Amino acid sequence: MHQSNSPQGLILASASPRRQELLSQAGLQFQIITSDIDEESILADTPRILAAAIAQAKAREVATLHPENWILAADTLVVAGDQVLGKPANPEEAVSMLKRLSGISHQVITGVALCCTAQKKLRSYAVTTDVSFKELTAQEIAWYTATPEPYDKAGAYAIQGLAAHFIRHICGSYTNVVGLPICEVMESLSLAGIVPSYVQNQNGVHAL
Ligand SMILES: Cc1cn([C@H]2C[C@H](O)[C@@H](COP(=O)(O)OP(=O)(O)OP(=O)(O)O)O2)c(=O)[nH]c1=O
Repeated sequence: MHQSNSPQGLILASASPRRQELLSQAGLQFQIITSDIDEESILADTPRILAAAIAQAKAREVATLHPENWILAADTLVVAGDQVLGKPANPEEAVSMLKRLSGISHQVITGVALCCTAQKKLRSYAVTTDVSFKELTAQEIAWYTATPEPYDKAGAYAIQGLAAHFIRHICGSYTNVVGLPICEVMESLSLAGIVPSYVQNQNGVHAL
């Protein structure tokens, strides 16, 4: 758990260990308070609008209990053609998602929301990365889906893990695929005035 000493500190509204790690690696201090929204109930015309709307719903839920804090939330979707791939519920679904991604290029969209109720501020947006998979053999898919890796990941793969075997090319932000576009998130935090001009404290981390 990453604790901030400031009462107006940053809260990451996410249970994703990847998001927690990315934000820590970016040098930020934050608390983690998870949201529990019904993602399926949110509808939108495009995957980018959907990702941003889900991120917004996650941030707003945590913001209701913590109106003084800045809340950061995100949602990652994998989009192949007109299909949005969520997290596979079982090995069969994981196999079918990987077959769908085999040999093609798809989009990973992460919606991000940053809000503070007390300051009446809410910003949300989506970042897209193109990811190209090589053609996968049945043996490769069987090997990968026998590992625990695909099961809590959108699209049934983790670029930061064993699925690196399969990825020929990416265009766009790598951290966006892992779950949080760090460059854009740092810009948003900076715009909100909550990362003070890249001033570091003696531990080399940003004081929030
Ligand atoms: C495509 C891809 C996704 N993922 C992960 C990031 C997210 O944790 C997950 C997408 O699910 P999300 O619903 O975006 O997030 P989550 O349920 O894990 O966490 P929370 O809603 O509490 O923030 O997939 C990877 O780790 N690597 C990848 O390469």
